[in-house]
Order: sequence, then structure tokens, then C-alpha cells
Amino acid sequence: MNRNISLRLKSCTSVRFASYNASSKSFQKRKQLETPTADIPYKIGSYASLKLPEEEKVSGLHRLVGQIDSFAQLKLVPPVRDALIKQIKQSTVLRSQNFISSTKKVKTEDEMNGLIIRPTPIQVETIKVVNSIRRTNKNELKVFTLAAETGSGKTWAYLAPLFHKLKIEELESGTRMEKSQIRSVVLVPTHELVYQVSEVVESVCKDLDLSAYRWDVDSNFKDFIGAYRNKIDVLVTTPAKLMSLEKYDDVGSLKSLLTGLNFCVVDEADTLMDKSWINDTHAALKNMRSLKDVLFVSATIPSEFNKVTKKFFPDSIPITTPSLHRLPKAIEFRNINASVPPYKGSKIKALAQALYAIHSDGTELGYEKRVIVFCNEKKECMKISHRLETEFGHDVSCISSEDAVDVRRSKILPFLRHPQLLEEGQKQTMKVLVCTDLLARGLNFSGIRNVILYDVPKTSVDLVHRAGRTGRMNQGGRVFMIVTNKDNSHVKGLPTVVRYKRRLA
Ligand SMILES: Nc1ncnc2c1ncn2[C@@H]1O[C@H](COP(=O)(O)OP(=O)(O)OP(=O)(O)O)[C@@H](O)[C@H]1O
Repeated sequence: MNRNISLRLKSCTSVRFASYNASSKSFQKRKQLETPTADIPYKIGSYASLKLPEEEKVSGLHRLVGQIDSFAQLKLVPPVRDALIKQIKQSTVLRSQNFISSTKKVKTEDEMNGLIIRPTPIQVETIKVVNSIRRTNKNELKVFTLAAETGSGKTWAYLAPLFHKLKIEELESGTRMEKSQIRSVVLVPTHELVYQVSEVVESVCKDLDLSAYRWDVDSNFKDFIGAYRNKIDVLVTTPAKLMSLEKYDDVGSLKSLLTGLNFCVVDEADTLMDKSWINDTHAALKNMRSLKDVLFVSATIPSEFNKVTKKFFPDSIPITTPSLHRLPKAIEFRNINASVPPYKGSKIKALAQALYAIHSDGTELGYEKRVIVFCNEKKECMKISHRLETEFGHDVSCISSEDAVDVRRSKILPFLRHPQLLEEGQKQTMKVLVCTDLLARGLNFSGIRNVILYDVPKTSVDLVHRAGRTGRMNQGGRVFMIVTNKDNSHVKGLPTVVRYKRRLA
């Protein structure tokens, strides 16, 4: 960081995050709204954007969570269980703060080191329900809507039953398993997610002697068709990219290409079922005629998504966790009021000061710090990152949908991988990523400790996704939201809502 600027900032104010006058009327009013005991859902915008399934449909599942403490208690073929545990261990960051079952109070040394992996609530529920549904009609379509808080291990919640079913089918059909088919597909909204999910899928497929294929912008049709002729066990792609297969002469029709496809996951379903994506998602699903299991997976259930799934799949089975629509408990949430001195209404100054405070707060010792800044509008991102770089000397990357996919990937990578160790005696470094949440949705940023919301998110859905890039899998994280006096009391009350674990609506 530019030394002059950091000194100026330091002299302006000590590390300062806004506080409110506790005697003011608005404070008193807010206090009433935030009564910790009240389990009334808390709205961010002017209307409720989130919806919960009926209590009686999920209460039995919630009871299950306390009863199961090990993957061994869940119905999974042993190679799948072993591969799952191996992959999770490889991907864990900062082992000592890894997920440890809350039902078990005494932590052994292995647990403290992250060597014992226990299923998270959403993993318990999904594996139990999807793997145990007994079919009267073996070919009957079953649709599941699976929703749990961000960073709670939803990827493995759907991959475990998917791999389990693939292995069971193989055992049942022996050597009669047909070639030239796609057996399952995982649909995600962005190329970044195709990459992230397929990395996990590919590594597990190797252990399970299955084949994975990533059909993405940089894939080549000749390779794809070669893989298809040998059988693709898991295809990872976006709905639009899947539909693009229709344009190749060798394919004939997408329906025939997808004959034999039994299992489909629609990951980040709240995005893939919203109005800008639904046409592609719907078109892709319509081409899958032999589906037996469809899993819609999401961190939130927006009202619109709830309406659409109810309309198309009235018998869908909800699988949700007790903490759905609450921010992860490991998150500490604070507001920064940009209307007060020294910012005097300048959000960019408030942001620069927050970054400076994070940079010098003595946390993450020995590691490069990484901070993610979310804005509401694409065009704002460029402006903000430019000013942070030129006026305040920060090391900033800005993701834009106009960047080529590989450029975007290289910008995001330093934030996805584990934090880098600094060399002995090296001065603290810090990288900043400025983006909108669309490109960051679902990305498993590894060990990110600080997120800044430059703009107040427009809905609870946006808030959940953005804040959820930190505090993943019970690792601690801080979220700072820049507010102004113009924001309403509901917005200003969010830190208390998060502290008391109130549900968002
Ligand atoms: N049972 C477990 N114990 C410990 N770590 C786990 C477990 N299951 C998954 N993880 C790890 O937790 C991290 C977050 O998982 P994942 O990305 O699946 O979260 P998610 O619920 O899909 O989040 P989002 O809603 O943001 O997409 C990953 O690094 C994953 O390897």
C-alpha cells in the first residue's frame, strides 16, 4: 500500500467502524425489531424474497441431524465413502478449524486436526433421503429440492448419492453397462463453477474408476464425442453449453444423446431457475427423458424459485437444514457508516479505510490476506477497483463478465486457493477482489476471512450469497457492510440480526 496514504488514513482516524447513538429513536425502534427471542423472519428489502418449506415436511429430517455423527452410519457403498472422506481431507484449509460435529462436545486430537471428517447436517439429510427412497415404480421420477446455508458442504451432499447410485447401477448391471451414454449431469451457472465442481468430480472419478467430462467454453467437440462413445459417468456443464451440443451434426438430437441419463443435479438452483436462466435450464431438463433423480441444490429458496418448482414438480421432496436462511454462525457482521466523519458520505473512503484497518489488524499472521468486495452493479466494480488502486495503492483485481474466461479464472485463483504463507520477515501483503456476486456465487473461496459489502444487497438472497463467501464450514469470517444515513433501520439492524441468528426472509 502507498505509504503516504496509509499514514494519512491512520492519522485521520484510528481503526474505526461506525456505531450508532444508543439513545436515538431509530436505535430504540431497531432494538424492538431485533428482539433476540423473536423468531420472526427479518426482511432486507421491501418484500420477503425467501421462502421456507412447510415445517411438517422437514421436521423429521431435522431430528435426524442429531442422531447421525459419522459417514459410516449412512447408506453409501464403501469406495464412495472412502473417496469422499479422502477428497474432503485434501481440500480442507486451516485444519484445526475444520468442521466438527456439534453433537459431539469432546474433541479428540484427530478431530482438532481435521483428521476425522463428519457429515454436515445437509449431508446427513440428503444422503439419508435420496439413497433410501423406496420406489414402487423403479422408473418413477423423484425430485428433491435441497437447501442449506453457504459453505455447509452441499457439493458432497449431492455428489455422495450421485456416486453411490452410479456404483450400485454398475454392480447391478455387471458387464452389461452400455457404452455411448451420459449417465449423470451436474448443471451449474458459470464457467468458474464448471471448473470448480469438475475438479472435485474428476479427482473422485479416478478413485472410483468412473469417467468425468467437463463440457465448457474451452472444450473441444471431438474430445467430447470420443469420451461419450466410451461412456461419460458424470458430465459437468452449464445449461446453455449443454444445449449447444444440438448444433453439431454428429449429435442428431440432444434427446437421443441424453438417453440413459438418470441423475441430474441443478446446482445453484436459485440462480439457474431465475428469470434470466430459466429458459436454458428448462430446455436442458426437457431433453432428459429417462431421469429418475433430479436434485435442485441451493443456499436459499427464493419465493420465485419456490413457485416455479411447485408448478413444475408439485411432488418435489424438500430437504432443508434448521439453519437455512440464517448467516453462518462463524460470521461476525459489522456496519460501517459512510455518512459520519471522516468519510462524510464517501463510500470509497469508508472502503479504503476498512481495507487499511483489515490490512493492519494483526490477524492471519504469516499469511497473505485476501479480501472480497461486492458491489451491486457491474459498472461500479471497474470504477471502485481503479480508485482503490490509483488513489489508495491497493493490489486489486476486478472481475468483469467481459473478461475472457481464462483471464477471469486467473484473477479469481489467488482467492480460491489456500492462503499463501509469507516468507520470514516479509511485510504483510493483501489482495483485494472486486466483483458482483453473480460471478462469485457458489465459489468455494478458501480461507477468506474478510468480505466487504460496498453496496447494501438488494435482497436477502444476495446478502446470503455474498456474506457466505466467508465463514465457510465453521471457519471464522468477518463481513463489513458500508451503509449511509439514507439506509433504513432494517439494514442498520443487520449486525444484531446476525448475532442473534435470526432467520432472513
Ligand atoms: N463433512 C465435511 N467436513 C469438513 N469439510 C467439508 C465437509 N464437507 C465438505 N467440506 C468442505 O467444505 C467446503 C465447502 O463446501 P461446499 O463448497 O460444498 O459448500 P456449499 O454448501 O456448496 O457452499 P455454497 O452455498 O457457497 O455453494 C469445501 O472445501 C469442502 O471440501
